[in-house]
Amino acid sequence: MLRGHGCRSSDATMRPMPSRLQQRASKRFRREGFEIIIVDTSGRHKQETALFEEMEQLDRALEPDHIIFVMDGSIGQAAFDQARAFRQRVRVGSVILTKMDGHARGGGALSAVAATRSPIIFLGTGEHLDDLEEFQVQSFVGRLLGLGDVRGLVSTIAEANLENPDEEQMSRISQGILTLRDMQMQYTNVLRLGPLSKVASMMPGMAEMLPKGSEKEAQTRVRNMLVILDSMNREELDETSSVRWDDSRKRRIARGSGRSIQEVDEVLTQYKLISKAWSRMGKNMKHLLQTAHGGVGHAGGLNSVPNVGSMEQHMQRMMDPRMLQQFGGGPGALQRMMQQLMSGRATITPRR
Ligand SMILES: Nc1nc2c(ncn2[C@@H]2O[C@H](COP(=O)(O)OP(=O)(O)OP(=O)(O)O)[C@@H](O)[C@H]2O)c(=O)[nH]1
Repeated sequence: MLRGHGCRSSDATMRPMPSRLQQRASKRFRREGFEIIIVDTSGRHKQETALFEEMEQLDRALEPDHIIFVMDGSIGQAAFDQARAFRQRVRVGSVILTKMDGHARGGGALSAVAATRSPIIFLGTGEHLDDLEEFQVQSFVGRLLGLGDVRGLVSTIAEANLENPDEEQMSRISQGILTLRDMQMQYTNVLRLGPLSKVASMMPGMAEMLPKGSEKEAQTRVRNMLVILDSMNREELDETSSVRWDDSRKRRIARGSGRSIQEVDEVLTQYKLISKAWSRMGKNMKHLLQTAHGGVGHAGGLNSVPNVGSMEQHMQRMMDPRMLQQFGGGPGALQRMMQQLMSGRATITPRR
């Protein structure tokens, strides 16, 4: 991997131009039989004219087979102008979106796709190499709309051989009805699966629920919640909504878990918030779970995603209107863009 760090065009008289250096290095690597040569430039944005010129020089000197535009997913709508500026200067072939483990939902991703007319190939969801995930349209759209990524979640659980919901649980959850036992299972799995923020982003309502602060603090808090849940009896866990949550019950649970009544209350508040988020999803959830079980890939097409009308409204709100012009404008533009995004085709080709 080569990097263009610290080599600005203004230094040209002092040092060799980055494009010359890269050209020489690339020739040598080819001679030595390397099949893949990755040239990683330093980060830049469109206001940095000299760096954009340098990028063009590199492009001309190296004639790369493929150019990947790597974008921070949290920059939001500014993504459109940045992505378009790159596309105007070099032949962007695909997009990698990073920092998708944070609060970014990826409205900016739609902008980048529209502006570069290139597909997203990977999402960065953490700081390590194995945090680069292959882009899956359905999971992405689910997260984008705050529906979570049930497909991703189910397959991650299956792969990790964690606690899986049984038939009864599955059918109940798919109708948006959640008990404390389901929440207990979720938290247990979340802890087993690794970084909380990443797994939580797959669950509707969970990302907002997670304690703020460092990963360690968040893990400790989830562990404390699990201790409280472990002190509950069968009725409380399975028939949560019909239980009377009076003070003596809470006191018993607090004593059993060695935590305070206030913390027991916090668990119940979390439960209310999470179960509300799940019940809001209702039918959408059922459909997504079916899709996850059916193992349908991202070629399901527009019809495979429910409630297209409300999705359109959501998406319209998070989009820069200029993006729609990339898809021919007019009333059908958003639909065309969504169809293309969900069609699983390798490239998004705007209608002219
Ligand atoms: N949480 C999270 N952190 C990330 C992600 N991608 C990169 N980072 C972190 O962001 C910081 C910058 O990442 P780099 O890969 O050096 O970014 P860059 O654009 O190549 O930086 P320059 O080339 O130096 O301009 C590092 O601390 C990475 O660990 C991601 O998807 N999620």
